[in-house]
Amino acid sequence: MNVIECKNLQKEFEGDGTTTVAVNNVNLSFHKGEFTAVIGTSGSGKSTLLSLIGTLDKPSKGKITYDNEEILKKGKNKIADFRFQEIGFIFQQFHLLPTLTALENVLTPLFSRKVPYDKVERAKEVLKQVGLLDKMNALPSQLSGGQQQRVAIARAIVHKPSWLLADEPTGNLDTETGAKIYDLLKELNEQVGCGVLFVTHDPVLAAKANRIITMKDGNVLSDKVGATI
Ligand SMILES: Nc1ncnc2c1ncn2[C@@H]1O[C@H](COP(=O)(O)OP(=O)(O)OP(=O)(O)O)[C@@H](O)[C@H]1O
Repeated sequence: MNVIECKNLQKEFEGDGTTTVAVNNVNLSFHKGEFTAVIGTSGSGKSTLLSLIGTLDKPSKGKITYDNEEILKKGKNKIADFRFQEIGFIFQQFHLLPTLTALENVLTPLFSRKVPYDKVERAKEVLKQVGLLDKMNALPSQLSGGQQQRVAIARAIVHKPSWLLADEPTGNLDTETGAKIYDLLKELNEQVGCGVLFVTHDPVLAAKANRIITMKDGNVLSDKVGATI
């Protein structure tokens, strides 16, 4: 997938007689291989924007096109297939299954999917990529926070998505471990060519991205070229 376009994108939440406009008339394009940081105060709409782009939620108004195709107009199964083919997610809470080993956790997206490669070999390959092949038989409880996030990253890339959507992936990690996770995402972006959309509260990490989008109250406040271009 080469281009994601958000056109007049709007997401509203109703509750207690009030309406919250989480994403307000956002127009943005993302191009293949970009590494973009999204920053903004708490409640500014960053996670909502990521969920919409990741097809986890539907907009109230406006649309998102993926290479000019409006995927959200399709049925549930088609949307799930699209997500499997194109998108990997990483979250602040690693969301690993506690009773599965690192290797088994990485394999979970491939369960019940037909793929043209050996699943276990592929899972080992990505664990090696994130530097954790020696921990493949460990349970999440036997891993540090940084290592658990590496497993989560391996799981996010095992199905070879063209985009990685990361919602505060360093939020639960100390500064040094967070910087290493950031570097790993940058490395994957450069080596595998995955586009990365990276939500963070950390201005130091955001400043290292190719592009920095700042959100406020659901609006895009600024969209700037980052330091590394
Ligand atoms: N499911 C929901 N129901 C009702 N309101 C919601 C829901 N999800 C988000 N909101 C509201 O939408 C706004 C944007 O929330 P969002 O989580 O996208 O912000 P954020 O920038 O990611 O915040 P944070 O940095 O704290 O994670 C907030 O006012 C939030 O309360």
